[in-house]
Amino acid sequence: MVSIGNFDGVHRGHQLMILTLVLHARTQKIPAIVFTFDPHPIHLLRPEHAPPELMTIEQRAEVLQGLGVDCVIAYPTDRALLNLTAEEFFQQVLCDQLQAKGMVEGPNFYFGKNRAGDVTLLGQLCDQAGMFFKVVEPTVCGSRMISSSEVRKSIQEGDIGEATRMLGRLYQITGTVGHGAERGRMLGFPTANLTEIKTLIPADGVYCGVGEIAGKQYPAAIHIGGNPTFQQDETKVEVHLIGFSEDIYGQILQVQFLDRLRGTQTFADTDALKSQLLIDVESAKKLASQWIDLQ
Ligand SMILES: Cc1cc2nc3c(=O)[nH]c(=O)nc-3n(C[C@H](O)[C@H](O)[C@H](O)COP(=O)(O)O)c2cc1C
Ligand SMILES: Nc1ncnc2c1ncn2[C@@H]1O[C@H](COP(=O)(O)OP(=O)(O)O)[C@@H](O)[C@H]1O
Repeated sequence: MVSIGNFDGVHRGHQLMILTLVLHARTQKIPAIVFTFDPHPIHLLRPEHAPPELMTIEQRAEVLQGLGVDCVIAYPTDRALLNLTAEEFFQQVLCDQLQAKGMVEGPNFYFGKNRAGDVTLLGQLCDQAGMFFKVVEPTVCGSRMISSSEVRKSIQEGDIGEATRMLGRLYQITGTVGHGAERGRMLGFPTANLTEIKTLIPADGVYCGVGEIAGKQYPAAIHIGGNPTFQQDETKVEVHLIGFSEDIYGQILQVQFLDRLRGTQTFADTDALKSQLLIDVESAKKLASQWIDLQ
């Protein structure tokens, strides 16, 4: 049983589709297979329009497997694949290579050259080939239809609550701890500066969340943006881990976002910034400790 798609974020709409895929695969005693593209075809067709992703391919595969998927195929997208007509794609990839017995898709699935194939055509092709076919209805969140682009929009607006509701889990980013101005420690709040972040960075501002390093979780106060108080414009992602005091330069740090507390401000002096940081850290500690205790 096969589902094809990008599955960026593996949001609640994707999750319903995957659970349907797994259910039908188990019923028919065949493997549940996700066929995804790496990179997303947009990187070849219109790279200037490629949005930052919500997840790396590795993270996507891990979450999909957690939902019961037996095999995730990350197809190294190339021109030859993108040039196949919808009928050729169906025959060559689904029938010949994957030997699919059935398909589960969402209503907005398009395939083949110029996205010419839709679910109506896919249904006909499956019928002709004697294959099972199911379209899963989209999932809504309030009045919004859940999609990867809606999740991206919420994160870019700093609306972490809405993103969490659509994802069905906390949004997270991962990076390597790099060097900064070594000012954080002078303020009494050392901040690990995340570099090499491969996924979408939320809107500028101050957040509370959970930092995970070497498999251990800590409440975290996170600042995304410049340091206008010190006349520095360059955007940084800075993570203060609460109740932690180790040198972690060069290590991998993962951050999950719980809520946005405020926007970045320009403070009159260092003392004013420090007073606000105390308040931020207290709020972050309260919220994130509760979250960690619930896990
Ligand atoms: C929770 C938190 C909130 C912050 N808010 C602001 C802010 O509103 N304005 C600002 O100029 N800097 C803010 N900062 C950034 C500090 O100025 C920054 O951490 C400090 O300059 C240390 O930089 P460094 O890591 O390069 O040493 C904040 C940092 C944290 C941890
Ligand atoms: N509680 C903590 N949260 C984050 N980093 C910490 C913490 N305690 C110690 N560190 C270490 O201190 C560094 C951050 O200190 P900071 O003075 O802000 O330096 P930099 O400007 O180089 O980031 C981190 O990279 C990490 O190695």
